[in-house]
Amino acid sequence: THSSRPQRLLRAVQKGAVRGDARSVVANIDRFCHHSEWAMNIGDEKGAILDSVVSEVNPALALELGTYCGYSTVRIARLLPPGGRLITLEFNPEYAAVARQVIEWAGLEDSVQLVEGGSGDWIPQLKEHFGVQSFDFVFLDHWKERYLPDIHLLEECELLRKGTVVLADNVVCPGAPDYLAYVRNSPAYQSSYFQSHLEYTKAVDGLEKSVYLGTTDA
Ligand SMILES: O=C(NCCO)c1cc(-c2ccc(F)cc2)cc(O)c1O
Ligand SMILES: [Mg+2]
Repeated sequence: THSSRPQRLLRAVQKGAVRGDARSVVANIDRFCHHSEWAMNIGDEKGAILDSVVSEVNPALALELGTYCGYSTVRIARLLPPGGRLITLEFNPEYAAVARQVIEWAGLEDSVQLVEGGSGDWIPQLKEHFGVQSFDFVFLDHWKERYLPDIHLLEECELLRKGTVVLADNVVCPGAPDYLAYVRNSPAYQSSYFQSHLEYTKAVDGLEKSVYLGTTDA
């Protein structure tokens, strides 16, 4: 009964990171992924771009689709303003179990709500379940083929407002071509691309930042 990679990543955090210190949790995951085992966290290079966008938006309410082990969850939550909240959705129960413990080790459990389940099922329930009106910031990092259906769902559920910033990971590798074509061609978005590299590798990847402009409806 061998451990899984997320479990080994969690053990590296519990062994090397200072409890309550989000920066050291991030640093220890990056060290583990650079020196022990690659894992699909956004990583340090793209993570710095994520940090700069989150700091610029300064979101009171943020949404993350795709928690995995909680690395980007911690990066985002540590930058929230006082009273700021992050809701993060994860479909895989094993990832969710590890992420809860990583978020706790970072001391950020009070500003993060982790929801276990599918984005397609949960997005329509966010308003009534969490008393959410609209998000200031959305980070897409889940199944790449869900980016497009889920951005449409967020629009239909009126969870985006004029100025909401949507940041998407992996628009080159593994890629989300249909999503990219949509946000780059839709008049409802002002989109820009940040070239970077796939976490912990030299392969090209990038983030797409799309500002929602609202609909043209009267
Ligand atoms: O599937 C992904 N996320 C959703 C599941 O949690 C994901 C995959 C990869 C990746 C994998 C395999 C490879 F060869 C290249 C890239 C990278 C990422 O940043 C990701 O977010
Ligand atoms: Mg990713």
